Amino acid sequence: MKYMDLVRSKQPLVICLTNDVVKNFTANGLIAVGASPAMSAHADDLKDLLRYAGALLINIGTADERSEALYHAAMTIANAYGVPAVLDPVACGASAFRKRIALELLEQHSFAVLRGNASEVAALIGERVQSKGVDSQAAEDVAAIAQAAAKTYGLTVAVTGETDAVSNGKEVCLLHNGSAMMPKVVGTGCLLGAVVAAYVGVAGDDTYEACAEALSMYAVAGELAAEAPLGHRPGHYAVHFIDALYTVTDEAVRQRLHKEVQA
Ligand SMILES: Nc1ncnc2c1ncn2[C@@H]1O[C@H](COP(=O)(O)OP(=O)(O)O)[C@@H](O)[C@H]1O
Ligand SMILES: Cc1ncsc1CCOP(=O)(O)O
Ligand SMILES: [Mg+2]
Repeated sequence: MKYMDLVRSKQPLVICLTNDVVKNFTANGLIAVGASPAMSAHADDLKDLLRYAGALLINIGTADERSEALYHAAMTIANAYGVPAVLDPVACGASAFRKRIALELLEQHSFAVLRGNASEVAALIGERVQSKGVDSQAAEDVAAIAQAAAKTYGLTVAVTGETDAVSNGKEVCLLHNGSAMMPKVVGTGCLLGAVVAAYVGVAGDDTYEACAEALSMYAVAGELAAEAPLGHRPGHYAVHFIDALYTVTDEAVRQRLHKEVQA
């Protein structure tokens, strides 16, 4: 787990433009994996902060006119500075407003990674997986959705759920880890986007491997948290999950990982 150690030793600054529901959980989760979070809300501020940043996260979960303009300003700066960016298109499968924002961001800027659940990523390639909001129904072929989106937008795509799929348009891998408790705590998807940003931020051009590694570590931490005392209750689970992100070892990930690489 090359990038787990690198994040812990380099502590990359991850600038997060994220939704109002998950800001605190995201900041604590980033610290737990070894990264350094900073939330920001103004383009002038971003011009300075992004100079020192390892990566940028754009999460559209509570987008409004002001934040939409800020996403574009941040992406213009990040692309100019060469800072890799992750897009989390929260609930874009359930709202035309969100879908338009996500599509315009993907069309006008260069992202390193798109991270969403099956409903969200499917919506961005003109397919439909049922969703009422921020959650998704399970999709039959997450690998196909990830690969099609990666080809369409020319980036690495992570489609998450009971099984996660990661693709760079050529290769696809499936990760059969995680816990059914993860969707019982709000923000586990959003924090994952930030953690992917941290891993990609220390990985140079190795975006696909870093993204797959981030998802592997994260899902195994999800399993460890569920096995901790009272880990089957959501309140305890949330605390155990942050602890597991902090304590999870290379060895635990290698022992538990159920990864399937497709040609
Ligand atoms: N039923 C499940 N079983 C195992 N892991 C899951 C399950 N649902 C989600 N996860 C994990 O939870 C994390 C967040 O993914 P997801 O719930 O798809 O995000 P979102 O909250 O954006 O919909 C991922 O690491 C994913 O693997
Ligand atoms: C509930 C909610 N509403 C808008 S953003 C958000 C958080 C979604 O977080 P996650 O998808 O990580 O559970
Ligand atoms: Mg989400």
